[in-house]
Amino acid sequence: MLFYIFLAFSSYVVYTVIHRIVSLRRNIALAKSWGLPYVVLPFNEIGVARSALIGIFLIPFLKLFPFTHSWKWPKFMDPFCHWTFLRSHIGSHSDFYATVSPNSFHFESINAEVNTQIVNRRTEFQKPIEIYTIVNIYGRNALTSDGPDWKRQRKIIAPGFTEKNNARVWELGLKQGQSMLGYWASKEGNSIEEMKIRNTALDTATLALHIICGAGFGIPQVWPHEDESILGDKKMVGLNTKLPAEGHKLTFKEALVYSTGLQIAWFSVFPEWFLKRSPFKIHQKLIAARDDCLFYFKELIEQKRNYRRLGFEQDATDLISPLVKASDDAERAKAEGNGTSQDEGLTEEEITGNTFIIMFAGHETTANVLHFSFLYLAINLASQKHLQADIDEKVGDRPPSSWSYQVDMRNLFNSMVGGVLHETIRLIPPVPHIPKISRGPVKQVNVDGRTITIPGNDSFIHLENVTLNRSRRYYPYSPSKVTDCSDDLDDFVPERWLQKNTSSGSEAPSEKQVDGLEVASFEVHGSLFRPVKGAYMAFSEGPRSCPGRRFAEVEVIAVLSLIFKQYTVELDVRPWASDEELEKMSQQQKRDVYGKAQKRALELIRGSRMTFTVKMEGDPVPVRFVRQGKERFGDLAL
Ligand code: HEM
Repeated sequence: MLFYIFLAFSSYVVYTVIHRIVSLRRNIALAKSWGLPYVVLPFNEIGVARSALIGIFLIPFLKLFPFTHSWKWPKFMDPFCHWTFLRSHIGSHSDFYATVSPNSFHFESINAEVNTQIVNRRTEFQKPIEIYTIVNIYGRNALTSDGPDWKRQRKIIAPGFTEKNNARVWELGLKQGQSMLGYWASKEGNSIEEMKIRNTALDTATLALHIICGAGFGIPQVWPHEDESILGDKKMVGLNTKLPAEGHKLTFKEALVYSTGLQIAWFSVFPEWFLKRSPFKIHQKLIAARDDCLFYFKELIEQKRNYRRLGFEQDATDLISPLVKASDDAERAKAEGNGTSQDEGLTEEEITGNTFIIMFAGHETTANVLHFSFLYLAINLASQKHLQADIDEKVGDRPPSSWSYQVDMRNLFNSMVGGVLHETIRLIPPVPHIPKISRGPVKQVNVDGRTITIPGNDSFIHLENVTLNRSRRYYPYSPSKVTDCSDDLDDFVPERWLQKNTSSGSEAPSEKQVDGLEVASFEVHGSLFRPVKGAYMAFSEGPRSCPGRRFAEVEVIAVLSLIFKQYTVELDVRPWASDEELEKMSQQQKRDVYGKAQKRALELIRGSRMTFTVKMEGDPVPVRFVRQGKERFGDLAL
């Protein structure tokens, strides 16, 4: 008996080995015949949990053995390789290449022409919705759907992203920026003149959450130092109060924070029935947060429904009302016998699913841009000075309460403020790569006047933003002033966006945008550098591009303008010199101290990890916001 078990087992092993060798040889032969540069990998996994296993265990394990450091394949196995190596791993590879293994054939693009064709041929290059199931916890939504299902949902969510909504984001951005300053000033040891902040990431996360709650959901939120009475008749128990609704453990904000964090990855590891019965606290809290969040979403949706019934629909500028309207209209049409498949609305589950995805997609992304902008500006004092001069020029002495969306937003967007926004996103794109899947047969795309073949048969495609954004082919550059690199594409140089467009720049937005969204007033007659189509993919392009792009841009411009009109951010150098010691230092000594803080801050930024977005984990970079004119390192900005 044992002999037969052994025979069966060894036959299986031999079959598997031979099968894998044959498959690998076939994939290599295909890559060669299609003229694709390629890298051979022993295996190549897709999916949050499997990628995390490779990224967290296998790659660090291999790094323990110095002889593996010269191996090429572990670099390409790293699911975060573009963030880890930026562009050094590409070496002699072209700006598109394949990774082949016995079980997979993936295609990676860092080429603008390829990107544009892929995002615009939506039916051939689809969204790999199977890897997004983790964000289906409140129901299917636009991000996790494809085909007619996606088209229907996108048609319903798009009308919310209007100029009216952008203007609301502007107003809230200015207000919330001021509240964040007030919160910083209220902390022990701080004053409105000088604020020491250990980790600005926590506060930009709160700020972004408040803006999406306010402009996206119509629920104003208060900061810890503010009194709930300022909410007036907008106070809603649990939704924006400091105590949860009766019978619930968490407030809406607490439940949102918990159920939009990395911990939702548990849902992709274990089935829900297991998490519900799990004895671990983390699982119990996750389920409680999910259930409380769902309760608040439903309450919010009911509120929007009542609002419509009372006839206040015209006043709604939020992103949820259009979802409720579409579903109510479809119900009514069906009841009256006029319903066709075209005016189908959303199911209740799709409404909660889309409500969640708007929150999820629009929260951490924007918060990270603000956080990294603060850090890069603290590291680059000369650029910060330039930014402040531009803000002064655009708004003069007028108080922020008089800044208008129609005029000031456009002027500030087309200045160094827009430069800082774009440069931060260029260096750290919140969505580091955009996955697609090539369904059906192989496909042809054109590159530099020739045709290349992209594998079909459900091959994965990645449009790699981190490396693309550092391409000499698409971005203006000069020799680096901070390293010995012959270009400054790894450095923060927001001024590069102020350069005049070359003839290869993308066209200015027209009235008919391919993403089907209203053109924002600040985009028209823009004067910033515009990369060629397919070269700036931070928000993706084409029909599936980010509907929240203008929302995020308005938010970042409002907050940066408000803060840097009044304050300067400097690195907190206290780990290297006390305030008393600084006062006695020569300019050169101060420069040396600041140099140490800059080096450390850059190391910590580079140490950021890719989770859902690129985010700093571990030690934060402490900074100080000081009133303009009270800088400790003002001389270094010259
Ligand atoms: C800096 C901030 C942001 C960045 C960089 C960003 C980036 C992106 C990208 C790259 C996609 C396409 C993902 C893919 O195809 O795999 C996307 C989709 C999406 N984003 Fe954003 N986003 C940002 C902010 C926002 C905001 C503020 C909202 C909402 C208020 C939002 C809502 C969405 C939604 C609903 C989708 C799914 C669209 C669809 O599949 O049709 N995003 N975003």
